Amino acid sequence: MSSQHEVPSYLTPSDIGPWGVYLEQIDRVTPYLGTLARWVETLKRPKRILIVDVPIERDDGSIAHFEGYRVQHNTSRGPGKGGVRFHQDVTLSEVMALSAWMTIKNAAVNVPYGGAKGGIRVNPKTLSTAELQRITRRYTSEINIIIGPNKDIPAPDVNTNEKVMAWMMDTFSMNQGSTATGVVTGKPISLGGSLGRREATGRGVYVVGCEAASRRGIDIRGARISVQGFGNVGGIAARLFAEAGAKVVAVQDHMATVVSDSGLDIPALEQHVAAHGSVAGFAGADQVEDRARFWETDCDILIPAALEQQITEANASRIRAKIILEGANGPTTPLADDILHDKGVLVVPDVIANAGGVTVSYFEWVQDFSSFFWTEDEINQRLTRIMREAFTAVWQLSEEKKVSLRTAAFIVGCTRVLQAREMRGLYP
Ligand SMILES: NC(=O)C1=CN([C@@H]2O[C@H](COP(=O)(O)OP(=O)(O)OC[C@H]3O[C@@H](n4cnc5c(N)ncnc54)[C@H](OP(=O)(O)O)[C@@H]3O)[C@@H](O)[C@H]2O)C=CC1
Ligand SMILES: O=C(O)CCC(=O)C(=O)O
Repeated sequence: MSSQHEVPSYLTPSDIGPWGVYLEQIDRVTPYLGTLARWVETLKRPKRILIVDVPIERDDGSIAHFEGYRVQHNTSRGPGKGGVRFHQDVTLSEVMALSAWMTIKNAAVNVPYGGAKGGIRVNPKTLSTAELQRITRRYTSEINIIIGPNKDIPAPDVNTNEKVMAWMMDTFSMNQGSTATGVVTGKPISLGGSLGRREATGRGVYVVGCEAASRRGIDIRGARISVQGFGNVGGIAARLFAEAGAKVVAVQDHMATVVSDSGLDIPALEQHVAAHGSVAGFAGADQVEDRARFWETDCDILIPAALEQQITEANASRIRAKIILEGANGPTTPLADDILHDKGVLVVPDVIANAGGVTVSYFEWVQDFSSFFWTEDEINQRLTRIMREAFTAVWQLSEEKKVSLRTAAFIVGCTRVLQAREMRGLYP
């Protein structure tokens, strides 16, 4: 893929990775953008990239250095918005792609943000709680200059959570001399967090999953579901589908794959993961040794909710699901998309399927500004309405233009961003 696209000088051709996937998706949507296509180059270049050294003192007194990033892909429609990932495989290409998907996602569900994302290349499972706090605070201080409630608002992503957001909020506030709750979302409720934010991404996956299933004539009660990733997104989505009467027949995390033809006991699995850190060894299921067989699970709905580029040309043809709900960002490569399309599999793309998280982050930000907090019912009702409306608009466009749901979602998102770009003009 790298040979088809201009590689920015700050990425090596072999490291184009997820950014290359994003560029391919932009190329596929460009013919549908009409006169706005003349602005499309703006989507192929992040607005701002900050790479920072994050040094910390380890508990044993040694000094360790980690690489951190914050990428603001686009701010045409509002401040940057997007999560922060702590993972040993984080790369600049990945953070660039994740920030760009935020731009499209925020526009597709029409929340008034641009797109941004951040990350540190570290395995947080190797850090003590004190080290995790030090690395979070140092990273926040290093990116302090480009974030802020009206500039760029981080949030949780892989391996970050409410505790990390509380430290980020505190560090930013200490640096500026006054408490600024609106600088991050996904905070603890007692620090200006929103009810329902922790569950919001999984809930959004569930809501659009029900919409997609009804259009494909699948009854959620009794539907067979498989989930890759049992963290914030995959775990909550699995729970909501199970509560609605679906059977979650397979779950995979980075350690193991567990299966049960009659459906896994999700509350029991949650307890097991809380105690042991993985689905491995869960007593109420069989464990499958060959990880690749997860993709062959006999199911109606498959939810990739872990990392990018999991569904590729190597496994797409073996997938038996009728619907794929992209809880993760970028789980499907363009070549795999083509294979799935030819097989008649309905792919609900990340930029719609997992937009519930940023939608409730938007509610949190609004609540922080007004210092007035809504009930969980109000949050969930508004979230459900926004997700259904966004899905329906994308569905209708895909039927009208005879394109995939991904291309339709990108048409909606790119059009909103490029219209804003055009209206603002290029002059300073
Ligand atoms: N949190 C949010 O609000 C949002 C998250 N997303 C996206 O959803 C995805 C998951 O994020 P989130 O749930 O927050 O992250 P978490 O850190 O809460 O959970 C990640 C899960 O993925 C699993 N995992 C990691 N690597 C692999 C692998 N190679 N194979 C199988 N499973 C793996 C982890 O397993 P283990 O614990 O064993 O490592 C864990 O169960 C990401 O793509 C993220 O960008 C999208 C929108 C919003
Ligand atoms: O809640 C947010 O602001 C961003 C969530 C996120 O990182 C994502 O949607 O991928």
